[in-house]
Amino acid sequence: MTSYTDKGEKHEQGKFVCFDHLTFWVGNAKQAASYYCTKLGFEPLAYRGLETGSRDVVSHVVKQGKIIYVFTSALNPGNKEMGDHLVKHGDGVKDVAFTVENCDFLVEVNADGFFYCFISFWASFAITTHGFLIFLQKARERGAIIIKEPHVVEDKYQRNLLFHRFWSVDDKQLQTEYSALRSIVVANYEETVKMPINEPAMGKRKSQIQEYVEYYGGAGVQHIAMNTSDIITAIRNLKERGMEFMTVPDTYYQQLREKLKFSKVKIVEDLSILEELRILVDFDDNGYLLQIFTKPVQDRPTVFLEVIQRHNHQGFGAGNFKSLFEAIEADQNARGNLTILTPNGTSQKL
Ligand SMILES: O=C(O)C(=O)Cc1ccc(O)cc1
Ligand SMILES: [Fe+2]
Repeated sequence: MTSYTDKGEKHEQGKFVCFDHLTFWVGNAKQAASYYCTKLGFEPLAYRGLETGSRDVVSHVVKQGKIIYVFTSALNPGNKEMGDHLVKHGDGVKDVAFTVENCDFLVEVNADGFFYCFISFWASFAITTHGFLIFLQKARERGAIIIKEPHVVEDKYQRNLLFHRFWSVDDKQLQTEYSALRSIVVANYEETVKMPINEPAMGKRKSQIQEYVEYYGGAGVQHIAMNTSDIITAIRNLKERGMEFMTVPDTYYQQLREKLKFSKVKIVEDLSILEELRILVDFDDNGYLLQIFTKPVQDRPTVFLEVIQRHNHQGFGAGNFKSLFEAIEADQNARGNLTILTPNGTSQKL
């Protein structure tokens, strides 16, 4: 892992304040919004639809604290744009909106159409919530799968959004027996908006990142991290409401206890409660983070959610990647997708 201190140039205009909201395009916005209310404790915030004079699209907006999600669906048969999106991607995040200062300036800087073309789901400047990933579009060239380097996407963020590299991890540092991952996290100057850009790296089997790319039909938001100041209460409530999470084996907590004996950091929370709830811990000498990941929140193995609590630690849980990815790979195997990769880039079932 590498952390970076150079925040780049401080720009006088076009400051990014925070995430504002996420917009999901889904088949049935009413039911999708209801899932977030009943299973995650969100509350209805706004609605547009036939009753409000919106003849073509319906949106249900839900809110929890500062987190705002918009679920949008087409109302009429033959809506080609939304229909094609749904056929290709399934339910997913269409738009990530940021709250900014001086929107006009940013639109001018981005006149080359980055927002509208390069990453098609990225469409507005308004915006919200936090950790999610952008995957890289794979391109097939002469039979081989070519994955655009993360730095291509990173460059776009640096040039167009005035973001800088915040953190990174490469595939040599991060692999399970089967798969590997490269991750570059970009952030705004104030580091209030952070976005990991992840890509699959060559491993023995199809990586979970590649599984996402194939089922989503390209690059997109893979997971959304929601920050909390009390993860224990949050996860107790979510589990009670029937939310399903990825779980790591008992050995994870045995190893964690051993590692903590040699660490300067003191975990305030009761480790046995964290263990009971299967909350993951990552730390360095100065602080730690607590995090947990849900199972995919739709039938396609694409978008999932993360709940995270930080205690003076700005990492992304690299110390948990191996255990977490092994848990994800077990589910991937159950889906018949932990396939062996052959040298020419195709994959075959076991
Ligand atoms: O990079 C992040 O934001 C993480 O929280 C770590 C991570 C990366 C990839 C995954 O499939 C699951 C978790
Ligand atoms: Fe994350």
